[in-house]
Amino acid sequence: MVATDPPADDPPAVRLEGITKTFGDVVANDDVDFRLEHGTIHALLGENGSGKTTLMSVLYGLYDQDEGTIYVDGEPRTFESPQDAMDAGIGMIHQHFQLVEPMTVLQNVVLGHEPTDGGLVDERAAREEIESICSRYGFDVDRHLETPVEELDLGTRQRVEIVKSLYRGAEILILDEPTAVLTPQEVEGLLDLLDDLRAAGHSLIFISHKLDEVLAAADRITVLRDGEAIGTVPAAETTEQELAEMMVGREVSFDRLARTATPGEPVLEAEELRVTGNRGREQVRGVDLTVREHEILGIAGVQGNGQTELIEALTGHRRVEEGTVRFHGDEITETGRRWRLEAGIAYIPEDRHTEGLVQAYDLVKNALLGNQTVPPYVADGWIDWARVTDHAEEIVEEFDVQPPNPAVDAASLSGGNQQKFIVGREIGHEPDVMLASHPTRGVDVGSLEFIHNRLIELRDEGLAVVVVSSKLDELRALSDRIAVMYEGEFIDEVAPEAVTDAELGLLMAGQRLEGEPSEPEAEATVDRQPGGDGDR
Ligand SMILES: Nc1ncnc2c1ncn2[C@@H]1O[C@H](COP(=O)(O)OP(=O)(O)OP(=O)(O)O)[C@@H](O)[C@H]1O
Repeated sequence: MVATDPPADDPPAVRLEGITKTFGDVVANDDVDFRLEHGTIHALLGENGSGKTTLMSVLYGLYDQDEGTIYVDGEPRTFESPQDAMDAGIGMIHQHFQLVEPMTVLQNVVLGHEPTDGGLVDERAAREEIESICSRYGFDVDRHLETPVEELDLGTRQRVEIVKSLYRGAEILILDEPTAVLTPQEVEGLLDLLDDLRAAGHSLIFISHKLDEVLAAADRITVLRDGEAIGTVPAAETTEQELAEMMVGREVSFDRLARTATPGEPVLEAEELRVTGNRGREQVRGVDLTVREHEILGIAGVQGNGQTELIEALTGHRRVEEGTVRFHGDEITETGRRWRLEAGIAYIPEDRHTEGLVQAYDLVKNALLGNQTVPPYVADGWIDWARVTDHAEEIVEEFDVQPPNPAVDAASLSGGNQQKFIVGREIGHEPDVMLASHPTRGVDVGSLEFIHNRLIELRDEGLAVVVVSSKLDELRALSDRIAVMYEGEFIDEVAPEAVTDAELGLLMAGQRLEGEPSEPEAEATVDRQPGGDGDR
């Protein structure tokens, strides 16, 4: 369904006029005009650091604009806090969910807005209101009302966030890269949900780097470049190519490097690996894995099926309960993360906020992370800051990190630029194995292409690479073979060109493909056990 153009005299749900926002010398938003029409989905596109999150943060009252006016339903508004924006009917779903993990879904949804009856929280009224929101839009969140949020998968947490905004009366919803953390099946569910919300009259803005999704879901698309609004186009009248060119301001090629994989000796092996998750349940249930020189092993799976714990066990970030890990043939099961990093096992972590970067450190200090004991950055117990600074500068330049200034704090980088910095630093360790969890999460198409090409180049140079991703197109573009993980086990291994997305989706849901033997013989497969604990 595509929304029709509104009558000219109908004020839009939101109008931003001449918004400018600077951080020191950086002009994050430069005189931006933007209109969100009622009952439409509007996508915001742009390269990393182009100003999308800043613009939405201004609209949501998180930042005060230097110049410009916000109009909601034609009325000029001043938002000094998110509470003011919420009072005007605006809700924002952030990339990093803002839920209190040990509290239940019900408690989270009503937090700060608890209905009361004679001074006491009226749980029944709260429950009824949430159930009515859920039934109106087909949410399943009401099935989990008593469940602590920490037990939910990311897709469900996201729906809880949306219900929370609707409970607070949001008519306008801003979603910051809502599909970045979702599996393909969950993405479809979310896009359907956005459709339903639009049909019910809500107006939605979503930020995304995925051009196909933007074209499928949005009515209109506004492109930002270097803080300026470059243009707004109807989704029905544009193409991925045109959008990419608007974003970067030049022609874009979607070519990929040719495949040249000829796998060599095994570099990293795991045998009968068993690993326990955060909540004490077994998350990896007897995995055998081999990754060789000159190859990229992709790991597909719905989030929460043990991929995170598997990678953490291989990098030494999580203890192995049973089984062995070997590196170049030698057992390393009991070694710690520092030993492994120095030995040549590099890691691009899933969560750049907690594991990848120290937000309050500048990029020079962040470039040292993992190199604290490694020559040439450290000699005779002293850190050679000049070398570390050079290293930070090299990362920033090679990976096009914006702003290109190693003296800035990690916290002042946009999400995608933080990711590029981590990838650059980890590749800089010159490892033998690269274990990459969601390596392009949050990065724009140009940088995604660059990171993919770098990983393929590393593979061609002889590295063994493991990539965990929820994006099937990423796994297809990179992997020489794809192992599918389900409930803690590798249930199958496939060649990327031999399966369709639908077949991969079925495997990820634990269903075997027709015509397959019941016990797969792939080396990445072991005994199956029923049941999973859903632990993350
Ligand atoms: N708190 C801050 N302090 C200093 N600079 C900032 C801050 N927040 C953002 N910036 C800068 O403002 C610019 C725009 O950043 P913003 O996060 O809005 O980009 P984005 O388009 O959302 O990027 P991404 O796609 O990577 O998330 C960037 O140059 C960024 O480094």
